Amino acid sequence: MSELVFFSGTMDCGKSTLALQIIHNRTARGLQSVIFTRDDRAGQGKLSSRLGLVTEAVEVTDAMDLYGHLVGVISRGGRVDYVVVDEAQFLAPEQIDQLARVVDELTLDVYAFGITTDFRTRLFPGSRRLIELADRIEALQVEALCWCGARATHNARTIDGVMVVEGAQVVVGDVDRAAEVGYEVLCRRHHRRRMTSASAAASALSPDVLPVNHG
Ligand SMILES: Nc1ncnc2c1ncn2[C@@H]1O[C@H](COP(=O)(O)OP(=O)(O)O)[C@@H](O)[C@H]1O
Ligand SMILES: Cc1cn([C@H]2C[C@H](O)[C@@H](COP(=O)(O)O)O2)c(=O)[nH]c1=O
Repeated sequence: MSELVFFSGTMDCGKSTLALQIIHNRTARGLQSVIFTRDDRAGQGKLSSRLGLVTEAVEVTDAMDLYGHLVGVISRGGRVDYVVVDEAQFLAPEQIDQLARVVDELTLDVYAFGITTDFRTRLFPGSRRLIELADRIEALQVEALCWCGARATHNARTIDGVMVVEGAQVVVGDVDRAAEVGYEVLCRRHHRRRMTSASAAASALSPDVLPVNHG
């Protein structure tokens, strides 16, 4: 039975790496995929991992009908054994419905990879629809860690190194505190307290109690 599987997690937890491994293992057995992505950091039409691997992909646009695209490929004589979607959080809910139709009517497995929540801890619309429709939701085995050592469950956005909780939902970027707009993965406790590794280090340096001058 074909499945719609949502591999979800925070940023930087290995989703794209796993997508590339799934593609590699199936390619080695002669299976062919259509790979969709949207707004990968490496550029249009790319699926890239921080481990340095990258593969070509079909860039999803607002107007694209993913079911129609696959029917087009197959009707032109193309072979499709399964479908991979990276950065699935950026897809419209209607496009997730199209992926469910691909599973049910074209009987293809669809493996979707994406982050569930944005920097404000709110679900992305595409991820919400995946949670609603997926046959299975899988957490990545290698968890990303907060600076405190706890499992990272949330994504923080920083602007000029300072954590923010307001702004546009979509800003393509990396886990890079040096960038103007960067991201950092945190546990819920430290996301709630807006405590990034930089602000934790700064508060560790400033004494809680000011020295008393007896002089
Ligand atoms: N230099 C490195 N050596 C080993 N592993 C690395 C290195 N750089 C990144 N990684 C691994 O790659 C993961 C990020 O993979 P990636 O597929 O890009 O994440 P995601 O798609 O979830 O954002 C990190 O969690 C880490 O496990
Ligand atoms: C939290 C958050 C992230 N993004 C962007 C930043 C990256 O371009 C992608 C996530 O990619 P990854 O491969 O999972 O690291 O999403 C965003 O636009 N808005 C956010 O709130």
